[in-house]
Amino acid sequence: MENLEQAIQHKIDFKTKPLGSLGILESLAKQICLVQKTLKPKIQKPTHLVFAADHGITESGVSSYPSSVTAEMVKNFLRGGAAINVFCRQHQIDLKIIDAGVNFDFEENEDLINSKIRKGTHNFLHTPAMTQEELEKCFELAGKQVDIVFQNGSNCIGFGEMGIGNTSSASMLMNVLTNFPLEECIGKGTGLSQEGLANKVRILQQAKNNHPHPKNPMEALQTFGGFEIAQICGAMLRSYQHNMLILVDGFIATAAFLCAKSIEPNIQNNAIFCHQSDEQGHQRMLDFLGAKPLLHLDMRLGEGTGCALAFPLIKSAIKFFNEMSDFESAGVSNKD
Ligand SMILES: Cc1cc2ncn([C@H]3O[C@H](COP(=O)(O)O)[C@@H](O)[C@H]3O)c2cc1C
Ligand SMILES: O=C(O)c1cccnc1
Repeated sequence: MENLEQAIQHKIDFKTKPLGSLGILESLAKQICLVQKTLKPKIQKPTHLVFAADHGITESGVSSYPSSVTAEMVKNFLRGGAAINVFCRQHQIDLKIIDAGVNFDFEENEDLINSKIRKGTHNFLHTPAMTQEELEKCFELAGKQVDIVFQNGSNCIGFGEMGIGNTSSASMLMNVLTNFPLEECIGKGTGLSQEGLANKVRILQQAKNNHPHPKNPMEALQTFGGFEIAQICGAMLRSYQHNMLILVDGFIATAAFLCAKSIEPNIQNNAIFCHQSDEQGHQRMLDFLGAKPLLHLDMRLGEGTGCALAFPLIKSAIKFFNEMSDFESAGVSNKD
């Protein structure tokens, strides 16, 4: 491995450019080469999975939008009209929508994968969001979807989510897994007013009082949900088993990643952090992971939009590594 790492660094350093001048593209190229154990990195069949589910905690008024928006947005995804559809089309990323637990009976649709656990989690203010069996089912179903993507020849997978109320779950998970004070883990989500945010903090504090000590990250995931976050966590773990590149975006997907990392610490070798969300807490979460995201666009949308937007940069990192000349072959003088 040390020899490969040296060979990669050598190849980067002898390209026709001042040493280190491609900045983060250089470390990205190196990371991809190390994951793929090669001096000829490539991306094959990039795929993006959006997991959707509803959340019982929305009963307690923690989001500025009604939970019916989750199902409405799934229909929008299927018609191709959401932000993630547009950006995936733009960058030729294969997009798949997965119903992990939406509170709606969708008609059969070949573009909608049915991984429904139940029509939304329980309200974790009172009751754990899901049972242990349901959590296990989340991992099993999501793992199967990743197996299919891998068997279709993909080596690069991005993750997005849709689920009104899911910033609340993500905040609770962040609090348990990082130990940052709960209030610092809670943000405005889809755009709460100051008053709405104060209510969200109050509700989540009560939830914490009701479930003070999850024994481990899996119990935290079971307690605070949701089905899409648990499925993303399971899907990330399976992607790592297949040695795929894992694109991580946004507050909610990064919370799922925190859970995955607590089970498999080495998963971070394969993770590319795509965008830092404007949601309060995301920066701290990324700092906690020691992660440096590629983009800072002040977005706070989710759906994995940051993965699709960062994708051209990932391709550029591979392109310069594979295609740029070195000093010798180009007849350019290197510094003494
Ligand atoms: C129209 C619409 C499209 C979205 N796409 C993603 N989200 C994002 O917002 C939700 C989380 O925020 P909160 O916890 O405040 O409900 C998630 O569904 C997330 O994916 C959306 C939200 C809305 C309203
Ligand atoms: O960062 C995110 O993923 C996010 C933030 C706010 C609302 N929905 C998603």
